[in-house]
Amino acid sequence: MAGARALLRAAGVDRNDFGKPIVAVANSFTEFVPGHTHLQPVGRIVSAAIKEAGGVPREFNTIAVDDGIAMGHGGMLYSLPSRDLIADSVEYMVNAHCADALVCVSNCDKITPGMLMAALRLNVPTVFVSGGPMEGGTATLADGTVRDGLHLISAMSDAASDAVTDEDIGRIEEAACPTCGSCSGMYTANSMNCLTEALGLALPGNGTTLATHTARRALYEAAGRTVVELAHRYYEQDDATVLPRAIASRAAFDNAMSLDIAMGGSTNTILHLLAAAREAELDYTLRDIEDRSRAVPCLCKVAPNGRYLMEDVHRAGGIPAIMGELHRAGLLREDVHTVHAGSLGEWLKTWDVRGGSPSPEALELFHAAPGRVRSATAFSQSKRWEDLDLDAENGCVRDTAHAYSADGGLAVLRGNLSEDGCVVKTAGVDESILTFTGPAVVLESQEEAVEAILGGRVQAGDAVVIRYEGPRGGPGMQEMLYPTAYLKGRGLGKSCALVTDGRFSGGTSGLSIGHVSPEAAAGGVIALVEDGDTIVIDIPNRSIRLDVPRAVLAERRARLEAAGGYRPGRRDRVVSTALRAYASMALSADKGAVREVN
Ligand SMILES: CC(C)(O)[C@@H](O)C(=O)O
Ligand SMILES: [Mg+2]
Repeated sequence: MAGARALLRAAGVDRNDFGKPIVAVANSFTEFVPGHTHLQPVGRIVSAAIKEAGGVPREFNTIAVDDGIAMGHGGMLYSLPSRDLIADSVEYMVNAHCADALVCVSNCDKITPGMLMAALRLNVPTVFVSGGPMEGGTATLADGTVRDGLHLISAMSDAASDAVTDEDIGRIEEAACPTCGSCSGMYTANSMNCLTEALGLALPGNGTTLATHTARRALYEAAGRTVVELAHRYYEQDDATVLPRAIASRAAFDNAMSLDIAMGGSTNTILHLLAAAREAELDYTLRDIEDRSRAVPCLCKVAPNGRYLMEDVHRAGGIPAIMGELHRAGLLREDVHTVHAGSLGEWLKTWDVRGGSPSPEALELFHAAPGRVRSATAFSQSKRWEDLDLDAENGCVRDTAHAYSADGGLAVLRGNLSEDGCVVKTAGVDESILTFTGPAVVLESQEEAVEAILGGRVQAGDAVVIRYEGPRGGPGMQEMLYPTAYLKGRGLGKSCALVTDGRFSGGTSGLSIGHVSPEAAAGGVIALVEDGDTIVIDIPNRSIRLDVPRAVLAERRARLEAAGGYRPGRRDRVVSTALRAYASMALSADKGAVREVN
């Protein structure tokens, strides 16, 4: 391999470096995405720490799509397929150059799951470190009213509301996203980064420490040191417990899902966790998630489900504090370990600030506060909270005795309308519509749905059905954030249901039921719904039903198949070759919308 060594020498590798572990640093820096715009120096910091610890860092970049910017137009078709592209590109770089270990510098929606899929596919020692969440915003409105706790969705739904003036919409838009970082609520990016922390593949505090805070530097440095330590343990001491598949075991998946359900995370987490499980060759299905959702209560309501933001979750002790509450209630599996701790006991003893003996490092980390100064750079502020939020009764993170609801924040529904299952974020559903019966208004694309909602075609009590937006049908399973935000903005958020084979943003709340499987393009019953059909939703009993006799559905199916099959009736959409390649292989959402290649 003299040729390979000669080329590595030309790339800056020293003769003394040969024999040290080569660590690939997959950095997702891009100036397009606020969650990633500050990551350029981060890759260098991680690399310097790897070098210092005795490894050979080799940094490369992945793509990153900003769902919020791609939202509401054809760009959104690329979002979910980009996940699988990212997984492939990490695999390509690691395997092509025979890297021994991996650090994943991720942040937004598809990047963390794409990298998670790659880590579980490659199964080399891996540490995840993300870019951290955005701070909340504050706007002074034209009449002098101060609105704080603003976030991306405030701008989106206020823009559709007749009650907010154009001037105030402008002020809210300017203030909603004040810093770099992943959007400040419990949206998909933060949900996935919290989940990766709970899986044990990231360091404590990774999911909640703000992007702007100087405290993140220590996380980046520790990620670099840790991966080298893991590589030594695996390659020199034959310790296979450090590998991603040993850490992200079935028990760890259960714990991560329990954390997610307790926080009412984005419904996308279900899709991504199923995809990650397939990469790990774990038999982890929607049924397992259903089981957790019945056992785990909702302990925390972050935007869009409630008024808190990620900065508040951090002040309350972050992910270890929520896991501590779940553990005290006997809801976590003990047979897990992480990249940083040999057992759940050691992990929580050191990092749970509510658990009795947190380390001084943990106490210091969770005091990291927002700077409240506009900034697009990492380490631009080092504000501290004066005290932590340890109120388990009414604070941001509650104990199980004071849970928002005994049932968790996510649920899986089944019935003739979705035989393979669909998902709903119950944490964001008003109690008054946990059960719902209403007539269907059938729309064959997201665009048509937006027109129908803004044009007044959708009335209170309707069940808005948006179909042919699944993984294959869209293709790419777009997020229906605008339809849900517009329903809210039009005052219909608590009186309408929305049912789709597409998916939602983490910013979506309301009776929004997605991932309907099988999707319309795969011949699911959702393709047979007609305007005015009655749809019956019963979240407490986990069911969703189309109240149309079986014989009528069979007739409709025969008619549809005779007319050419499962295709949208009205649609003018340009679908590129790249997207058609994904569509040709994509499985339904209940299988994680992954590509099946035989
Ligand atoms: C733009 C958002 C809010 O980040 C969305 O993409 C999500 O899924 O949460
Ligand atoms: Mg998204």
